[in-house]
Amino acid sequence: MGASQNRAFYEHFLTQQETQQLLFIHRALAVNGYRPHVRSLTLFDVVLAEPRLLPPLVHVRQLVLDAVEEHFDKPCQVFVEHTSLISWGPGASIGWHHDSNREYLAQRHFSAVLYLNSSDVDFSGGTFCFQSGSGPLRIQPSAGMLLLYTADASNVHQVEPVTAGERATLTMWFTLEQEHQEDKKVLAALSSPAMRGSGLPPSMYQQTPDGPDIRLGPLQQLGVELVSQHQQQHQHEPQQQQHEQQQQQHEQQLQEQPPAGSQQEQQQQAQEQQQQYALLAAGQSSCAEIASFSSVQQAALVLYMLQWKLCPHKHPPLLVHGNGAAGHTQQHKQTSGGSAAVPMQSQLQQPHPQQQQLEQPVCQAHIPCGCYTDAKLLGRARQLLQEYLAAAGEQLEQLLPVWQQLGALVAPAASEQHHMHVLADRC
Ligand SMILES: O=C(O)CCC(=O)C(=O)O
Ligand SMILES: [Fe+2]
Repeated sequence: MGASQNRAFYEHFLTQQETQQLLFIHRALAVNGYRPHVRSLTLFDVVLAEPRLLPPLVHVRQLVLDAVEEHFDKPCQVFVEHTSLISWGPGASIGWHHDSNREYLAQRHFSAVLYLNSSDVDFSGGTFCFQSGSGPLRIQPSAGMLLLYTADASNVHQVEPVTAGERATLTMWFTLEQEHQEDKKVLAALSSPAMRGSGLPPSMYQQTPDGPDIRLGPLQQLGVELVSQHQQQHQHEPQQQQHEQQQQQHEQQLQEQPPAGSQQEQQQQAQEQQQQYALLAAGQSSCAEIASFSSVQQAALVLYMLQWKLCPHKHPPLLVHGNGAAGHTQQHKQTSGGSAAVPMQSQLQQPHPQQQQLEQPVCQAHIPCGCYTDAKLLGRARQLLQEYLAAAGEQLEQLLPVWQQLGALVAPAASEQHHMHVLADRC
C-alpha cells in the first residue's frame, strides 16, 4: 500500500475473481453514460435491473468503505454517497479537477477508484495523474488496484484519454453527512411516484433507526433478517412475555446503576437500550432470537461477521474457543498462516467480576479471509469489538452465548473447519 495523509493506494485490493464479478455485472447491465464514450451502471441501476447481481457489488462496496474509514481515520463516520461501475472507451478523458468542485458536489469528502482492468493489457492510455509541484504523479491502472483520495482541492487530478480498448472502474464517493448517503437516495428514487409499482420491496433492504439500509439486503439471502424488538413482539406474541421480562430486567439494571449525567442523558440511554434489534434466522417456525443489540453499532459487528459469508472465497469467520491466554492465541496465529486472532479479553480494561468466574472459555474471533490484509482486518475487527464490548459493559456475561450462537450461524460445521484452515493457510 502506498499512502500519504490525503491519499492512498492499495495494489491488490481485490482478487481476480472479485474484479471479474464486477466486470461481469458492468458488461451485463451498463448503459451509455453521462459523457461521450462512457458506459456506466449505478447501484440504483443494479437494484432496479437485476438485484440478484447485487451481492458481489455490495460486498466490494463495503470493503472500500472500510478502507476509506480506516485510511482517513473516521471509524463508523463515513457514508457511501455514490457507487458506479464505469467504463471508458477510446476518446474518453477528464481534465484537471477535484471531486467536490461544484456546489452540488460539496457533500463529497472522499473518493475511491477501484480499477477493474489494466492499462497496456486491456486498454491503452487512461493514465490517472495527480497534480503535484514537481510535475504530475502518474498512476497506471491495474486490475484490483484501489486509489483513495480526499475530494477537496488538495487532490487535483486528471485522466488522460483512453486510446484503445475499454478502461473499467468501480468509482465511489463518500460523505460524512448522513443525509447524503446513497442508500436513502436509492430507496427514495425507487419509491417515487414516477417509478411503476410500489417501490423497492422491503425484503431488499432493512430498516434501522438510522433509516433504511440497502447494504443489509443481502442478509435475506443468508436466511437471516434483522428486526426491531418491537416488530418481533408483534410478530411473535408467544415470545412477548420473555421480552417483557428482559425489559423489566433492563429497567431494574438501569435503576441500580449509579446516576450518570443528567436525567435527560439517562432517559436517552434508556431509550437507546430499548431500541433493540434481534437477528432472526429466517424460515424457522419459531423465530430464534440470536442476539439483541442496543445500537446499530453493535448490530454492525454481527453484520460484519455475516458479510464474510458473502466473501467470494467462502471464508466465513471462525469463532474459536480458547482460554484467552496469549499462548493459545500465538499458537493459533502460527497454524493459520497470515490470519490473526483477536483476543477479546485483552480489549477489556477491567474484566467484569462475573467474567473472571466464568468456567467457560472466552470466545475469540478468528477471521481468516484473505480479502483483507491483516492490518485492515484487525483494525476494523478490533474497533468493532471494542465498541461492542464497551456497550455491552455490565451485560458482558450475555456476550458469550451471543457469540456462540453467532458462531453456529456463520461458522462452518465442525467437519468443514479443517478445510477452512487449509484455505486460510493459502491466503
Ligand atoms: O477513473 C479515474 O481514474 C478517475 C475518474 C475521475 O477523476 C472522476 O470521475 O472524477
Ligand atoms: Fe475525479
